[in-house]
Amino acid sequence: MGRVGVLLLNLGGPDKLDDVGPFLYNLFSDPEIIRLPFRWLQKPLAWFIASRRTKTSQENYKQIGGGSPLRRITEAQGEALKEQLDYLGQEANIYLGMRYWHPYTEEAIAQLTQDNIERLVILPLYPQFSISTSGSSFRLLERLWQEDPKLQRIEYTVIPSWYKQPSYLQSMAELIAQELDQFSNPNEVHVFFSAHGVPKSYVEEAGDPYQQEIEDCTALIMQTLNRPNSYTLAYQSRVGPVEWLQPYTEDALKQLGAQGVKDLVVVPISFVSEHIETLQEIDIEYREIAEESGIENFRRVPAPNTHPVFIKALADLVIDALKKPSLKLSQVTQMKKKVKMYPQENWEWGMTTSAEVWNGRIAMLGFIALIIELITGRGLLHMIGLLQ
Ligand SMILES: C=CC1=C(C)c2cc3[nH]c(cc4nc(cc5[nH]c(cc1n2)c(C)c5CCC(=O)O)C(CCC(=O)O)=C4C)c(C)c3C=C
Ligand SMILES: [Fe+2]
Ligand SMILES: [Fe+2]
Repeated sequence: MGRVGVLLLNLGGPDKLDDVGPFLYNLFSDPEIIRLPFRWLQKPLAWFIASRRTKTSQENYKQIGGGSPLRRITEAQGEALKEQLDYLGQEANIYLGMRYWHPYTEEAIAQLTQDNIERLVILPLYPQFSISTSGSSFRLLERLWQEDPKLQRIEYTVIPSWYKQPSYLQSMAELIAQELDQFSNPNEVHVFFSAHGVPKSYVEEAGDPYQQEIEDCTALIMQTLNRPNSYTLAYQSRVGPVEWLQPYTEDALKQLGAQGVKDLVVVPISFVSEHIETLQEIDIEYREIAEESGIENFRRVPAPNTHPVFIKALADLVIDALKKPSLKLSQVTQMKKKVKMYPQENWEWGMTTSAEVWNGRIAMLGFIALIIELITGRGLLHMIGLLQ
């Protein structure tokens, strides 16, 4: 076997407050995050949304120490994975490829080409597949592969999602059990899975398997936990005016409070490292909502981070992938149906008359909205709740 590399994919996060604006711009420039019917509006809209969101977002990052811990934790996961692979007799170089911040996926690809990697396992650090996360990184990689003949010589394989991996389920069950056992009546505690949300249209129109994978994953973790606790699944972190997967975490917390639930353990389920949505959103915002709703004892299960059983899961995934027939990017990036995802409506693709008409209408509306916002400081995006 030639030189082996493992490319770990993640979203990336701002290392310091000054990075927040450019990080948000990168994120909103991605058509997998905000999908518009015409490309030319993507960058101006990304700039506009990012510049209006930066302040609020910076306030949130301030509450967790002024930046995201995602890079540091992902690097630690990479080091632990390398050690575990060595222990299992598989030498490998580990590369981190972030989608919207340093170290960018492009930097990782440049490095692994320079290191003459001959076999590569592409492993997203998202247990469940979504077109907005792993899907977006796969699309970027597909483009890089098409552009660079050197990459085409690398024998690679992709792991699209891996939430069924037994050691991953075991690590989640152990982390939940540890938290439950802090309560005086562990079996009476309500287990609350909070998954990252995505717009409903991703699932219903674009065929994103995310919701199904989250539901299966939750059920499998509960089976592995093998305790009698009741549980709920809800979706957090909604951004923008369109409907996202429901129930929303805040609504479900209020409902449980109203039903008299006093003891609650929150399990972040779409993330394998601590970051703003666990440390700020769950630990601060959702805790406050839960306590106001009458939930007295609120605890949160840590993300797997470098939990040894979780690192074993990653190593086993790599070793299995090297043994199996390879899976190519083109086999995992296809959506079932091409739809415009933002805002939700049916869309006909191509240079059709309806496209021409809507391009004109929306461009006109966009300019009017921009001018109103520039003059008054408040505009359409505030009214519809996209900006605060
Ligand atoms: C606007 C749409 C967004 C979708 C869809 C979305 C999906 C999604 N995101 C993650 C994981 C992460 N998101 C992170 C940051 C982040 N995500 C969005 C928006 C969408 N995410 C924004 C605006 C931000 C920036 C933070 C903020 O201003 O709220 C991060 C990085 C966090 C960090 O510590 O820096 C992660 C990780 C998943 C898993 C997901 C869908 C399944
Ligand atoms: Fe968020
Ligand atoms: Fe996100």
